Amino acid sequence: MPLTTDEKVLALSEALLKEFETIFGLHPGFRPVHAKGTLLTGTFTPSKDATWLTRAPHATRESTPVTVRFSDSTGIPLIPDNDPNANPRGIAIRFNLAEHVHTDIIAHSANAFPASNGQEFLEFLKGVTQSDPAKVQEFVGSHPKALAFVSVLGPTPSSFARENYFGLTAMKFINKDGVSRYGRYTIAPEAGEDHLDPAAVASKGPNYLFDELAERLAKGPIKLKVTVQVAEDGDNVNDATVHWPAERKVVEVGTIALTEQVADDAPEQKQIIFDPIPRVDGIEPSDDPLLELRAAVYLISGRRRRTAPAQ
Ligand code: HEM
Repeated sequence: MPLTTDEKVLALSEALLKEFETIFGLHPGFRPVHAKGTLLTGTFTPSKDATWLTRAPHATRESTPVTVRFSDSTGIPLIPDNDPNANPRGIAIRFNLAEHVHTDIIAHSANAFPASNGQEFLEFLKGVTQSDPAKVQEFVGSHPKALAFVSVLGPTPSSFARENYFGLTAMKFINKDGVSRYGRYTIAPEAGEDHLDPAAVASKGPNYLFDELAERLAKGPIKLKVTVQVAEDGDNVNDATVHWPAERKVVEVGTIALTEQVADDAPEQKQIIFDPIPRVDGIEPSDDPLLELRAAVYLISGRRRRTAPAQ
């Protein structure tokens, strides 16, 4: 994945990484956000409707191996899973198409994001991490996107496998006839969503979500449905903060079945760098400014992580 040469994007990327460091501290070898995670492997099987949307290889092949990383929020590597700041949870999915050929989906459990572009996100981070709680309230109250985001952060899942995850940024899907449509991913557990009440959250251990994955896998695969909500003409496809009408068509793209935990979890997590831009024939980025910026931030951050001394 190439690093942009756009000076503005690079400068903003550095400023965002600096801000994460200010908020969460420096933890070399870990991600500056979504630091606590784990990797699983399995397969993706496309649904019959997948090729209506895209000619991408994983939509036409019988099945494709996947690597999935579940994560807690924040840049704190040991954050307790039942800390409210561990929401939203993250999922990153890699479709392994051939050796060194892959395409990813990155999503989190809030169907919202507090900013339409990197500069706004930087302002959000500064706004919500001020030491004076009154000033934080004032910031959130006067920034509707920030308010929309913080108000959906509440629910804590009983399992990484009982949570919905939202891709938010639209992609342009192109099928074999050259027809293109914009869409947004949702990853939904086949077992259904299940959130805990505050008393149940408080009674949980600090690693309950990670421990639960092993117990669940021992009983059978974790199944997640990949769907895409399809935009219609006039829908804003370049702003992750704008929701499309709920009645928009939703296409089932396929099912992920996770079967194994990765043996060398810590070194593999350090190595893998997920990419918000699909870079595969049949799925292109929209013009959402978050995409190019995030691709740069994740790559700069991932390269630093890889070269950090072993912990
Ligand atoms: C300007 C906007 C954003 C910035 C600056 C940002 C920043 C970051 C950074 C620095 C990382 C760590 C990357 C690495 O070291 O490998 C990361 C990971 C992640 N981000 Fe974002 N992010 C943004 C938007 C989003 C959005 C919109 C979503 C949800 C759709 C999201 C979900 C995630 C997830 C799930 C991970 C963990 C990926 C993994 O497991 O490797 N981020 N983000």
